[in-house]
Amino acid sequence: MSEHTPSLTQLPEWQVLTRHKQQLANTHLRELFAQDPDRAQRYLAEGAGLTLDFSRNRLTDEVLSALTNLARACGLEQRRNALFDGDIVNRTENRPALHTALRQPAGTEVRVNGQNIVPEVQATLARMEQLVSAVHSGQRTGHTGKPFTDVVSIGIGGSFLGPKLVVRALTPYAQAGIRCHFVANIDGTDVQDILRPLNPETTLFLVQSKSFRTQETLSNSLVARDWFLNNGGNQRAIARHFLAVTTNIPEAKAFGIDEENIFPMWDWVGGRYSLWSAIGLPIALTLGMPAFRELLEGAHAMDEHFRRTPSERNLPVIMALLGVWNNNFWGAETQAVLPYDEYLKYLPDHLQQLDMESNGKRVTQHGQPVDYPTGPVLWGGVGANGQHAYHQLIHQGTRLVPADFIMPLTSHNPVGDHHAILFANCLSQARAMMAGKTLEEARQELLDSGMDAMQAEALAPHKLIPGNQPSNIVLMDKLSPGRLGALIAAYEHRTFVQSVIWDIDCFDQWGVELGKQMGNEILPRLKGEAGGATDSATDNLVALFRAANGV
Ligand SMILES: O=P(O)(O)OC[C@H]1O[C@H](O)[C@H](O)[C@@H](O)[C@@H]1O
Repeated sequence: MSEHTPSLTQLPEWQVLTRHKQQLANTHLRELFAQDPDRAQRYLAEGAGLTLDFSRNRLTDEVLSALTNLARACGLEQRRNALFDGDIVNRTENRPALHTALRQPAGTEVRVNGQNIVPEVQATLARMEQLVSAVHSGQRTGHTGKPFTDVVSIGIGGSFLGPKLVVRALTPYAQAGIRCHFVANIDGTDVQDILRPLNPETTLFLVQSKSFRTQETLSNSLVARDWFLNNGGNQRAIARHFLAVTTNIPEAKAFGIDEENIFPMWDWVGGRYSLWSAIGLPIALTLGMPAFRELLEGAHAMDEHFRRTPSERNLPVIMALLGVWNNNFWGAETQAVLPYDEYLKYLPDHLQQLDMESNGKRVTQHGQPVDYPTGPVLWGGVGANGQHAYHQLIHQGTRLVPADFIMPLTSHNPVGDHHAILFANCLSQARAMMAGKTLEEARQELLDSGMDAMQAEALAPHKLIPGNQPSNIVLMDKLSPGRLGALIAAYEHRTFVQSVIWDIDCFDQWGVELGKQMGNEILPRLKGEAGGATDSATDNLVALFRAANGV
């Protein structure tokens, strides 16, 4: 949409949806299931080995088709083509966003400024492969000739969350012998805790920073380098132990990393979409290159599904449209992500950056303020643990909380009835959110348990569960590299589709800059290197910090 087209909320397709919402306002999900016994079969989408069950949404066939009409009116098809074709989709930074090119098969073409970038991507994969096989075979060792046992990845944000998610999620595929650690935070505890038990002779460091300007990463890398030098290392040995992944080769070299140990990143890959690039080295070093390539293949299969499947059956498009439906028409302000798999523990963390940094925007692509809500607050954690913590609020709080359940059908660690119990918990939570419990049911249950009528009357309102909470279930046969690749790519595309509807730039992140700027002004004051005043609240705490630290 440009300045010349009507605002999103003025589109006829939007107004049709507003009317559908009014018509459905008093219809409970229970009724939708009762009236429409086939909905569970109809509201299933399959793509790249994933199955999306979206039947537990406040959805009818009319709503689904109105949502897909809205996507069409917002130019989804053109915008999707522009994304895959390498057009400037990140307008404020004047760049394409070609994470999809990172998982394109060899021999295909994606052009940036007239040049096919696929060969460069493939050449980088080949370099990664050489490194991984040299490390795994023991051909590349530490400076005293011992094989590497530990990899420390130093990076933050997009140079951290994706690799950390994948390394943990694919633990069963890990190659014996390499342990992977992640240092991100500018809190001495993080880096010190990680380094303390390690042997510098057998530790390989990856400095992961697209810009090579990130304060946390550079500071932690200096600590790691000093630790290495102070524990038997020497300047020459740095070349064997420190690698970098970055677009900023001069800065990486200035840090002391040999050019041949620098892996490229490209401006056309956003940080939060970069795990598929050499930023994925922690993954490749831990799991081996075949698993890394399977991850890419899974993501590519999802790219193809997203590109070629009609909206009504398109898994990420449906997820995106349901998010818009819940968010903009029903007032949900949050989105829960609830993986029922211990290995997916870090999925919500990764999706938080992916979604909230992408779609936490308040102006359209053309700089006009939006008059509708954009990205929701995304949060979550593994089930069944969350059931004993925050699910209470979902069941009986006052907010609408749409949830995505994610569930592999089989377990990598079958033991007793655990997996069946886990699955039962996932299904029962989705069902409880959908059906709830009426006052009458609550009262009857209490009476049946032998409670007297007055007590039952008093307690029943506390046991009422309204239900009618929308949820999706994403299923897969098992959590394999390919399925994980497809899952992460599905969320990338879901985020993108929502940005198309909301007409915002999902590939920039200007909002994170102000805090960095202010931090650079406050730091010299904390260290006593600069005077001056900020505001009384900041000044008070600067004084407290200086007193506590003897500055
Ligand atoms: O990879 P880097 O350049 O070090 O950036 C690391 C991260 O920091 C930035 O502040 C952005 O918020 C993130 O999108 C980015 O992933």
